[in-house]
Amino acid sequence: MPISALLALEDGSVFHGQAVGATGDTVGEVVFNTAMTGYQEILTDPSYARQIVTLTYPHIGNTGCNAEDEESAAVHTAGLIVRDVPRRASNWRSTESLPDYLKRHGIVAIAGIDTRRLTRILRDKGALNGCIVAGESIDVDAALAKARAFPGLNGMDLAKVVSVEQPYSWNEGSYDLDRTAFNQPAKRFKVVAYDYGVKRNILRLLAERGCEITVVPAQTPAAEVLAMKPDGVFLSNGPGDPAACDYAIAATREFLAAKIPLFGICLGHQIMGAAVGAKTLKMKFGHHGANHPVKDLDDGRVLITSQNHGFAVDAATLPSNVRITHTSLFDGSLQGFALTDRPAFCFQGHPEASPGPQDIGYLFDRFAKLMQEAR
Ligand SMILES: NC(=O)CC[C@H](N)C(=O)O
Repeated sequence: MPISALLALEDGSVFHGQAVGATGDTVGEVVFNTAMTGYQEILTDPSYARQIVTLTYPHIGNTGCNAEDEESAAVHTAGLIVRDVPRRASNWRSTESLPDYLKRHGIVAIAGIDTRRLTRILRDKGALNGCIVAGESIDVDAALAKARAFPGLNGMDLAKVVSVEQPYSWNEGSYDLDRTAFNQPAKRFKVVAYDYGVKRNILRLLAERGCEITVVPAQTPAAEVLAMKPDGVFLSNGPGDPAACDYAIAATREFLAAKIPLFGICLGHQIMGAAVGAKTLKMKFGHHGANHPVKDLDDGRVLITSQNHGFAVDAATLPSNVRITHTSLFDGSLQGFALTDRPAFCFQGHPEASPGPQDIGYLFDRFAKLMQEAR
């Protein structure tokens, strides 16, 4: 007999399904992701802390899980919602089924619900707080109360929660499928990467461009980083509300003043926005997927990108020394900017993909070029 599970949303919506992960309950902001592949990368992306993810693609788990596709050392999503998990996983790299993986990580997950209905609710009303309960006896009213008691992500500083405790070095490049091993590229630049919840593929793509990386905790003071005399500083992706990361905004102002090459992705982009004086805002249901068209305003190209954000920098509040480089073709929102008087730029989406297309991977080359020019 399958174990039953329930999803309750703060608006009173209730969905009955089956447990496909750990038993127990979990709360968080429910968001939908439209990527057709990459559930393991999504589960381990620290930017999803305190978020319950529903995947709109109906069959999740087909290719199982493996040790190489982890984007961090833990599962960070608060829970998972899917339409259907296949009875058998099949892939030459698979070492574990998705339900076994979820159980091993203690992640509560529900399958067998109408994820199209759920996604329409989230599109109409915006991201909603929710609760998944999985187990033998389920109290619907208690689940609704838990969903409504979740405070929401506004004002929540989670970067320092998911960050590392101690600095560490990272030198590993991309995974080579033919050799079934990670590359060990030669080093040209010293880079300090702030870990606000960094995804491993960002570090891998920096390493591929010759970066010898020191990853530092989110609250490391700028002076400590500048004393390491890096060629460039990287600001990572991460969970929560960028406006709450006052320490990161303050450090970024110091890096801008020092005119050191600076590159930010997602939360790092939002922090750079806040550091130059722009406002950040909460979006209705955000961007979470692997098929989002973005326009590069420098050359007019349209790139298909990976996205995962619920906050955004308000382009109308950017100062005059900012040049907008990228915009979303879904809703016109800001996707990237560069400073006109500093070697600094950033991107809202995910040039590292994992999962998703690699159209915009050239931004890593741009960072390497900035560091080369600064020498
Ligand atoms: N992927 C990220 O870095 C997300 C940034 C931020 N937490 C947001 O939701 O907008």
